[in-house]
Amino acid sequence: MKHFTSIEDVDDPQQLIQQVVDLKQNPTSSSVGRQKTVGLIFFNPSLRTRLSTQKAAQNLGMDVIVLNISKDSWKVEFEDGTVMDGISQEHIKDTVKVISSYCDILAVRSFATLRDREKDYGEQVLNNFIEHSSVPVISMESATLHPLQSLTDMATIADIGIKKPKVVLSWTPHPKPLPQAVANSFLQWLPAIEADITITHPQGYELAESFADGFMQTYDQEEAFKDANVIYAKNWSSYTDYGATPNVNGTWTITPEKMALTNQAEFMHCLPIRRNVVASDEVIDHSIVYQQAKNREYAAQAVLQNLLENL
Ligand SMILES: NCCC[C@H](NC(=O)CCC(=O)O)C(=O)O
Ligand SMILES: NC(=O)OP(=O)(O)O
Repeated sequence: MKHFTSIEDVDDPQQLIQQVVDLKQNPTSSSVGRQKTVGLIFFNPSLRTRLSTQKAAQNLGMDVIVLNISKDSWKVEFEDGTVMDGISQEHIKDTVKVISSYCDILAVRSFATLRDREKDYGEQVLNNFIEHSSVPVISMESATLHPLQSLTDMATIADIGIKKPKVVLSWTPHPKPLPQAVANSFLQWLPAIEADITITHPQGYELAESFADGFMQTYDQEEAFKDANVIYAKNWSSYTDYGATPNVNGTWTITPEKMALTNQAEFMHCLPIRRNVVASDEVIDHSIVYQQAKNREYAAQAVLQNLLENL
């Protein structure tokens, strides 16, 4: 594995998922990271990704540098050939070349802007990191994908121990427009575990065909929930009317009544979660979201370990 920015970077996804499950049972410490430094670069806020990746790096003996680039550093210019006489102070190529010179692995979080679909789906920021970094790059959520979350989610579902579970990705309400990254990435990884997959969302919230094609899709949330073993809740804004939040008929908040339609399904969410908007308190309080969040540590550890062993 050269980078970790999508499932396509992973030679054997099943093996990596199993490695996460094994680390959870037996988090043996390897010191493969001694004398190595990982840089965690955040263009957006984070709680789990920041802390779990930091903890995973420390478990492997690594040193960690964290930079909240939007708050603490110079304003970055992303366009090539620009005359930089405006507010941007440093070009991304200079930023990345310099940061990577201090690190053995670089990790970056850069959300979708939700303004320009072509730019977001072209992964301008992530691709600049890959192009200009002298060391491997990990995505800590890019404009279109969140592979550390998805690897975690696959290991969490595998750990439930149901053979070929029915997994439902359900759109849920949210007070502000959110990226499609978590949902896209979840769908990209699901075929790596044996699962029966259904996507449910209101009209207007269809995901990009490149991620959703081939899966069962329905506008009827209650129908989708029947016989489900896992409900994976997530909000996303419109892909077709990019970044918009078209009006929705009916209520999509996940309640105990809706969970009762399932086959005693586990409720999952990547967090942070807006309580009583995405799902009711009762659903969240009886869910596996904290095990899921804890698994972020093992997923990050498996990824770092693989990259370190290939340095
Ligand atoms: N990292 C996991 C989710 C991150 C992000 N959620 C958020 O921005 C939620 C913010 C809020 O609730 O206002 C997303 O959906 O991609
Ligand atoms: N799930 C997740 O990525 O959480 P943070 O945004 O808090 O890192």
